[in-house]
Amino acid sequence: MNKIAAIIGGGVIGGGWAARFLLNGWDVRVFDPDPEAKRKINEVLGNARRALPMLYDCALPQEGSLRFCDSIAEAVTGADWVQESVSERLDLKHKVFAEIQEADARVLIGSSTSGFMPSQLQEGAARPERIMVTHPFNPVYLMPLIEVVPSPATDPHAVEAASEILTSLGLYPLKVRKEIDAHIADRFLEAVWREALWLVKDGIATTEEIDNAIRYGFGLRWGQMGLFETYRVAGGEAGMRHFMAQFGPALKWPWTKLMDVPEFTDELVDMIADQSDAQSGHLSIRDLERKRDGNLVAMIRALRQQGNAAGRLVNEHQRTVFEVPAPALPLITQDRVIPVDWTDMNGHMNEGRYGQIFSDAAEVVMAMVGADEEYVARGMSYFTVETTVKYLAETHAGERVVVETEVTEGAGKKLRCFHTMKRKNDGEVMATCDQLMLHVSLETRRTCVPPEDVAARVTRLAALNGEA
Ligand SMILES: NC(=O)C1=CN([C@@H]2O[C@H](COP(=O)(O)OP(=O)(O)OC[C@H]3O[C@@H](n4cnc5c(N)ncnc54)[C@H](O)[C@@H]3O)[C@@H](O)[C@H]2O)C=CC1
Ligand SMILES: C[N+](C)(C)CC(=O)CC(=O)[O-]
Repeated sequence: MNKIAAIIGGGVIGGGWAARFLLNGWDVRVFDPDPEAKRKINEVLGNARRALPMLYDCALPQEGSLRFCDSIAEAVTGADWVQESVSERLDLKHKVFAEIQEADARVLIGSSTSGFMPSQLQEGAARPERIMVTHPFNPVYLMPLIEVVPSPATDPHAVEAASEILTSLGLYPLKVRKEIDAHIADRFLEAVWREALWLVKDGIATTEEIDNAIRYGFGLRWGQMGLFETYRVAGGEAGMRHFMAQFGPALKWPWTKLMDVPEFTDELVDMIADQSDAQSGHLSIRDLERKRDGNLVAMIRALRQQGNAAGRLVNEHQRTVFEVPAPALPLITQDRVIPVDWTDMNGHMNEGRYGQIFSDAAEVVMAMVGADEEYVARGMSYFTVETTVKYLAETHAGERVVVETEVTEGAGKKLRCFHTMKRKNDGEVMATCDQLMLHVSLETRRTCVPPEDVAARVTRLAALNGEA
């Protein structure tokens, strides 16, 4: 039976949460009195269905069911997790917590609040120990960080359970040691936002110039190394101490407006809104979301290749999601969505990526016969010596494809596979690949026969075709 998440408040953030849970196999119940909530959530879900699976090289769990409820009680009763994502008003949040706990006193509640502390949220609650902050980042279906903020009244077991749930969804729960207004990340964001407002107000830079300073500069560094590691490197061979000796005194120079906030006068609001329109007004919010999602997918996939930051997290999550298939026909060795960074100037998947998919399919066959990463570390492997690929239909980003593999020859040093790549939704054959691999010693870099157990599994896979 699927686990159940109740999402209370189905706006920008509630919609993102709903998508994150659904695409990880949870059933989701939503309560939001806004008559537009269903349409909005379905739009967010459309974006998420396209983007999130692109991060992975295997299929995510089967999508859960989505139900819109008529009351908070209907949504939360019997749920495994409640994510409160109503508008940022403390009185409203209190009212919602009271209704949730009246309906189901034992359910765990995470709040998406950007700024309130958990002890503020818990004021007047029947079961304060079940409430904590679980602050996400937009879009929740792609951004991994969740700030988990307990108050002293929150049950530590509840925090542990929350961290387990969030990790199972491919998220990165960062436990905040001590509650504080706006948690960790929004403190930064507010400081940057404040300085940006001054720069626009004082006519130093336009909204576009500020965005360029971020996206061509420090934004790229922060996504992979953060702040302190970046500055350590900037200190040269002497590292962080030298960096602080050199730039510490600069903190006293008037580089920053510090805590002063420019007043949001009509004039400033108009100036920013007009500049933002000039910068991005030719694109709809949905266009901008797709552009953002495509860039995030490509960046996180690049970090996957390096095994760093958000990419390392996806690698770890994928290990918990992927299952080596059983030795039976049809042998599905790939089931995945084509990511945006695999397409070329012709607007379809580049031919090199077919090689990637068939190579990944072969690695699954290798894992099935026991020639996995550990085996390679022990000094043996299979090398591909010949492939013949036929490109039969165009493949596009966002399409889900499966590869069915037949082991057509499996004797001695030889392992020959015939892969057929099909579009998942209609079964159209998009490409085939005839691939010959030979068993090798990684010490001598020459071919050799595999050990008996591996050879027996290869023979068994090859025999499947005769049994079909
Ligand atoms: N938008 C953002 O960038 C982020 C927002 N947050 C936090 O997430 C929460 C929600 O923010 P958004 O989704 O941006 O706001 P939003 O305005 O898009 O959505 C809020 C939703 O709550 C619904 N709502 C109002 N009263 C309700 C009730 N009694 N029961 C159920 N639903 C109710 C509204 O109809 C609306 O759909 C806030 O606490 C905010 O601080 C957190 C991270 C980022
Ligand atoms: C602007 N904001 C305070 C609502 C931002 C957040 O809370 C996190 C985010 O997604 O940037």
